[in-house]
Amino acid sequence: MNQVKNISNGLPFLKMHGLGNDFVIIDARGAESPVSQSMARAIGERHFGVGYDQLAVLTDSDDADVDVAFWNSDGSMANACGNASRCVARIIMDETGDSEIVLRTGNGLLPAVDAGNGLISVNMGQPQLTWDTVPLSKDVDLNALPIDGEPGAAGMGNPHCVFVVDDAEGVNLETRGPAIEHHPLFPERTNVEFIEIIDRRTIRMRVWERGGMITLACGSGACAAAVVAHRKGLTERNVTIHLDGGALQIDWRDDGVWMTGPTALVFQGHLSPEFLAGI
Ligand SMILES: N[C@H](CCC[C@H](N)C(=O)O)C(=O)O
Repeated sequence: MNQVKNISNGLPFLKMHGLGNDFVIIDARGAESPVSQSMARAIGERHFGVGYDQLAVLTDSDDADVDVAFWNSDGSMANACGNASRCVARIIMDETGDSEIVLRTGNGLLPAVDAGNGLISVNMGQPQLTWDTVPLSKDVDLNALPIDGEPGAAGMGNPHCVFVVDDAEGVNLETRGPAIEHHPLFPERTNVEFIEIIDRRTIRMRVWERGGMITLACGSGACAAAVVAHRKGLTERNVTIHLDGGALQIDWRDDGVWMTGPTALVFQGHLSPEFLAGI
């Protein structure tokens, strides 16, 4: 699928999702990434482009099976995207026949394992748990931020603000999400998760993602939610998280936060030369 040396003939892509968190995946291995901020935005347009929650761009890596860069549809970049990491791992495993591979991301090297039954496990790394690494703009208690509702914070290569609520279904994501995404306590903005504790091994979660959108699932957000819930003494380290798009298994082990879930290939597409010329 690697035809990005000369995009005058257009550009192939894969459309995939993990629990409805949907992705355009461009394979730029063997070349430089052709993606600019304006191109990411144009492809992300649901009406004038393809539309995605995140764009993942694959390039060659000298210390992993593949290097992956993540773009949000607003043109911002993210160092982590759990659901897309699972989808990329599936692509590489299908190519190589390997059941264990390594992704190079902005959050470092992420081991991935074929967990069987169509599931992929990715070690999303250890959480960032100091104010300056989440990052926050000042030194505060990460288990109870000075924000109404005393949310917790954790980084998973990207920032997360996690609220514990009595009723996740009742949260107005459209209003509460952006208010927290742009809160001054988060100098790089933040993803915003609302979690309802079902029991010590089960969480219901809904999410407003940095980059300005409600998504049906957020892999790094589920990892951060599991970390925050455990640090608040509410859950075990291994939990099932039920998102709008389905369930992820999150296990915070000694070597990192492992996330397990499904992937799906929806279609292969081709960005037309006309579309690319118009960016
Ligand atoms: N919007 C996120 C990136 C994607 C996270 C989510 N889709 C995931 O599966 O982890 C951010 O700007 O940090």
